[in-house]
Amino acid sequence: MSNNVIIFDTTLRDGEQSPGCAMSLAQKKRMAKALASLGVDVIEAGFAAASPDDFNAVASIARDIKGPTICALARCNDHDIREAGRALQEAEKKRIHVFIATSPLHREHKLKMTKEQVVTKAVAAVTLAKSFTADVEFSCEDALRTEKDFLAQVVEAAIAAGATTVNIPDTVGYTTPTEMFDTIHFLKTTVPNIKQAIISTHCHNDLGLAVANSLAAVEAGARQVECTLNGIGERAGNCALEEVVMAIKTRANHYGLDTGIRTEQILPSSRLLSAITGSVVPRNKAIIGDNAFAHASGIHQHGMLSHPETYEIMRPKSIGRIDTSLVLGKHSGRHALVDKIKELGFDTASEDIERIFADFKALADRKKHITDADIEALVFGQSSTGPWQLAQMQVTSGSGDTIASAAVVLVGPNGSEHREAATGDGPVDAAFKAIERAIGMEVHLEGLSVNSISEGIDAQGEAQVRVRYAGQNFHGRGTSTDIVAASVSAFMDVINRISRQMAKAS
Ligand SMILES: CC(=O)SCCNC(=O)CCNC(=O)[C@H](O)C(C)(C)COP(=O)(O)OP(=O)(O)OC[C@H]1O[C@@H](n2cnc3c(N)ncnc32)[C@H](O)[C@@H]1OP(=O)(O)O
Ligand SMILES: CC(C)C(=O)C(=O)O
Repeated sequence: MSNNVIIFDTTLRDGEQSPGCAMSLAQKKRMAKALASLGVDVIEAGFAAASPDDFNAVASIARDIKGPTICALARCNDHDIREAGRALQEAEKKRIHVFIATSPLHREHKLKMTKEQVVTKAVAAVTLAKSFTADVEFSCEDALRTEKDFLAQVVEAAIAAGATTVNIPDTVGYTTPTEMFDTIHFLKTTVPNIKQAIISTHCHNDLGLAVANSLAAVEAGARQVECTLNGIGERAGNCALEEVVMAIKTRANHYGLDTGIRTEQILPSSRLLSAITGSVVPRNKAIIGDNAFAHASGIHQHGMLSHPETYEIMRPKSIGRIDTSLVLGKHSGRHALVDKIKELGFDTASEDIERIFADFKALADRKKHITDADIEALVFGQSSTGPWQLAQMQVTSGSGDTIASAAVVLVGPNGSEHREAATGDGPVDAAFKAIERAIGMEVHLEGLSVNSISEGIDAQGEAQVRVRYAGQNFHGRGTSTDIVAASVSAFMDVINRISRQMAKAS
């Protein structure tokens, strides 16, 4: 038996069945291109008979995407199969995927067919599909709730009619890994012609078991896994491509198998899909979530600094992520803090570390995100937050005769609240004036610049403010996706630096 697992990607078909994940033709083509460079073996491009748009998407992908086999889904009826054949006409490598439900529930209540009628339909469908392409896949929808002997009968008939892949879907995500293993093992040992076809699996995630069930099928002898990027799909989704592929790769010592996926392209492809569908991947999602390679606790961070394999079973680069991140926060320890201080280019004497560490812990208890600027301030013996905090700000501005104004609420050193408003030459000027009034401090603005430090419509702006106060120059920095907010944050930074210096001097 081959040790290669065929990756059948159905992001564009079952994935698109996720509520809210509909894609335009251009988006599907962009995604298909990304899937081809990711190295999937089969792209299920759509259900050609579903609508003119679906037909065009399949036809266009079939014409333009080279490399993977392009597949179209069809019910077991002549019209669907002919539409699939027509849409796939120009494909370099094409597959028609026909399916019919086999479980008693679906037979009786949905299809209103007897077992014999289901078998007859399946055989006729495979036979017709074979007239368009040699590569025909047959799926027994709801296979895992089908009587085992009937399942074996349908699979045998479909193979005899020419199916080259037989797919055993857990359509409703009902099965367990052991049941899945037993079912595939049963088919392998019961169906006389099973060796003439590749056994495939297609698992849904209703109980969160889609990946586990797919891997169980593979262990029992399935050599094709149907999956989607980010695990999108009908209801709770499908087996996640990134998870099943990385499980096979990372546990090659267990499975002894491989896939043709270029795993370094997993994250870029996943991000493209999120951008196209607008569906955000949860931070803790395996492989592709923002936290998947982030370490926040001191003991883990120390381990990671000693040897990455202590707490990481895969390297971030293997899925296309630049690096691991050690997130500094309330759970961090001295090792991670010292590492960050060194990374920022400081050579801090060991006697200073205890003081910096104590200040760091106090700050981390108050602040969720510790930034490089915070660490810098701690090294310099300052707390970057306070004594003044901007609690609220509202600015108004417009074109023509509109007068820009700003209202601010600041919280002062003793927790006292200071409210002020001002008008100015634009919203930034108005906000600076309102802040000065609220604090009772007047500074001379020497310069303000705002630069983009990331790309795109939601780029982060970094503002730098230079002011003169009591004969000295001070400098502040702030970032935000909003340029007024970035400027105000830089101004608050400079005001706080001045206030801290004055407090030290008094
Ligand atoms: C488990 C899966 O993910 S299966 C794939 C799901 N994908 C889709 O459904 C694609 C989008 N679907 C559609 O656009 C539409 O459902 C269409 C165009 C395919 C069909 O629309 P309609 O003809 O109006 O039928 P509708 O969807 O309401 O009902 C399904 C019909 O197909 C029949 N049917 C369902 N599965 C199969 C099958 N595998 N083989 C043959 N007939 C089937 C049903 O019995 C029902 O028949 P009936 O109209 O004689 O009662
Ligand atoms: C068409 C089949 C493979 C399917 O999507 C399912 O059973 O979930």
